[in-house]
Amino acid sequence: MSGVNEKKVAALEAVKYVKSGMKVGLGTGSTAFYMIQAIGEMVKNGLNIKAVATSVETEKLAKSLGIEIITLAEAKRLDITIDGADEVNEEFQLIKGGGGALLREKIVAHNTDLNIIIADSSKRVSRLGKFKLPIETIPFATQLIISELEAMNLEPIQRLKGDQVYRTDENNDIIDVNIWNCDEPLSDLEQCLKAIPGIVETGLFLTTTNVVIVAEGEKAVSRKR
Ligand SMILES: O=C[C@H](O)[C@H](O)[C@H](O)COP(=O)(O)O
Repeated sequence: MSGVNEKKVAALEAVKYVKSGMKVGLGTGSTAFYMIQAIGEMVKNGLNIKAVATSVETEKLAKSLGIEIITLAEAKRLDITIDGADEVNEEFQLIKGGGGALLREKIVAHNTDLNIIIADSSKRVSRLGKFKLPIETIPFATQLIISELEAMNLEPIQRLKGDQVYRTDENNDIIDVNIWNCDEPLSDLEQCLKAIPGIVETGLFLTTTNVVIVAEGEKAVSRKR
């Protein structure tokens, strides 16, 4: 539906899950932006939460809106995390990391009781992989990992920012790979990638998601695992 901001529609549905007293994980990206703004409004109206940010960008935005940020170590465990995704399939599996925040996002998701993914309708796919899979690597190993990924026919491309190498919040590199032609199960691919020394994390989120909220025009459609 033209003119409808589906990212905002999904975000506004997701923040209904956030209640006073909760410890909340805040995702990163243009969809998460609307969720953080909405939580900022709720905080102004008396909502009492503590939040953990999945990126420097999210932390800055949340603080500017008066949301209290604590470290993951202080939180220990989060009640709920709301985050975006680059692709989501029918099995609640995701590709994330288009914005480079996959490492902190995966750590936060792993330490959360209820993970909610919010997305506009363009993110819903029957098969993951049209979006290139981001892989975070230690700079010391990046060039050798690229050669290894080339040998696996994954068409690796090191992410750049302008004419500079892109660096994550953890000061690592990102390599984007093409998994569209991979025949093996995604869990095998994930295991295989994580077994390469120097690969810190991949943007495949296969098991952590509990709820997916996809906006279809003005309607937010929720699916629970
Ligand atoms: O690294 C970035 C995150 O994984 C984002 O949640 C993901 O890229 C989706 O971002 P957006 O909502 O901007 O499409």
